[in-house]
Amino acid sequence: MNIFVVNAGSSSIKYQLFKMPSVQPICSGLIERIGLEDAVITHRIFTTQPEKVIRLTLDLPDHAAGLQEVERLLTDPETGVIQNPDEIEVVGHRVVHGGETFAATTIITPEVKAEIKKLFPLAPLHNPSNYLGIEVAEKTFRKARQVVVFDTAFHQTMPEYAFRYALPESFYTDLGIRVYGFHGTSHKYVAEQAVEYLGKPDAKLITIHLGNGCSITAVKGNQALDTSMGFGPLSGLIMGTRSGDIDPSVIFHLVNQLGYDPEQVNALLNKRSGMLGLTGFSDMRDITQVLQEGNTAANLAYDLYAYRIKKYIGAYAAVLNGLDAVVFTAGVGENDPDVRARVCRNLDFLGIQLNEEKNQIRSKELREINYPASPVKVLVIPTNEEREIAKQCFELLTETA
Ligand SMILES: Nc1ncnc2c1ncn2[C@@H]1O[C@H](COP(=O)(O)OP(=O)(O)O)[C@@H](O)[C@H]1O
Ligand SMILES: CC(=O)OP(=O)(O)O
Ligand SMILES: [Mg+2]
Repeated sequence: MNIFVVNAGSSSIKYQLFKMPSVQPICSGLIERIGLEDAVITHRIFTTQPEKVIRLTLDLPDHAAGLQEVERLLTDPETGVIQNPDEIEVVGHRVVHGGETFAATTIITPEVKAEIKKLFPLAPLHNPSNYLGIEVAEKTFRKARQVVVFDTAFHQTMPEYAFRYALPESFYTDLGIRVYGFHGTSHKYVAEQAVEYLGKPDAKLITIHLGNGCSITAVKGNQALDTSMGFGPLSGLIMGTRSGDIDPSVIFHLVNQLGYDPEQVNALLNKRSGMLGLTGFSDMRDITQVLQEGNTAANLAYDLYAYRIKKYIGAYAAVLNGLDAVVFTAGVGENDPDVRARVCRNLDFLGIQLNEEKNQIRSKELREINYPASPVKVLVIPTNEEREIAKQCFELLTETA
């Protein structure tokens, strides 16, 4: 079975083709800067020795154009890995918000699409692009079954005292206002890897996903106990363009005293805040560069970013009543030693002893970066949301076959 996984973001699409049941990756790719004249596709083929990388810069006005180009790359007589798009039997989609309707991997039907659409206001940066990815894939891979894996699903095991807000009860029962949590596919994937690495099925873990969006989750074995994102993917950690936690009184002040309308507040907190608001850059690589040039705003932003993570580590160590490992993952977590060092500094009372030499080693593999005597392990585990999505799609389809 060929499963093609699509992770459609607002200006990017990540994709990967897997052969099942071995979950062997055939090819993968990333399309960036969709909507601009200099969009970039990086397409990797794993079936050749050595791997082949194709990098193209081209005008891609929208997601449809992007996926059309991917279809061409997949079927190209020279570089293609399939003969025609009908060989894709399943397309697995990442959708960020599944609300309370979806706690599990789901086959896409018109009703499911309508529900995903209803959730647009709760994940305005994500669900609309995810939805577009589904619509385009339905047209591109006509024979395939379309399946969705929700970011919220893994967090559905949280206890009620963790997922409820202290609002009148009807706000939960009638309106569904509660903590949902996000990046669940990634937290689940790295937690499973950590449990296996530690050889401890009920390991107490704090998984820290630091990408463009950032979130942190307390996990015991394979069960999520609490997570930093809430009703939407805006609360908790400081992110590329999102503020993370702020006092809601700031919003009243913006609206009542400064004349902001709701859309302006939304745009401020989702798109103009976080590291972008603090430094002028949302991409951590740019911030690292100006930091090295002595930029003091970047230094302060790094401190805020790490301090917020540290506070959650303290909180989640209490939630778990102990700690076996903290796990760093996603673009920043896997690649930025400075962030990891600032987070782990002065956490020795919790048993976290980072080995700075090991922390500096760059690698694409799971690695342990603590001193051997450290009571708590510090792990860097590359996430692979696409692989986890393929696995879940396969499980669903073989169960229901
Ligand atoms: N070598 C690196 N050093 C520091 N940050 C990096 C590095 N590589 C990627 N990143 C950061 O990772 C972030 C993107 O992470 P990613 O997990 O790909 O996010 P998303 O899936 O949300 O797009 C960006 O802020 C980027 O700067
Ligand atoms: C939910 C979320 O924030 O996703 P991303 O990190 O891909 O923006
Ligand atoms: Mg991501």
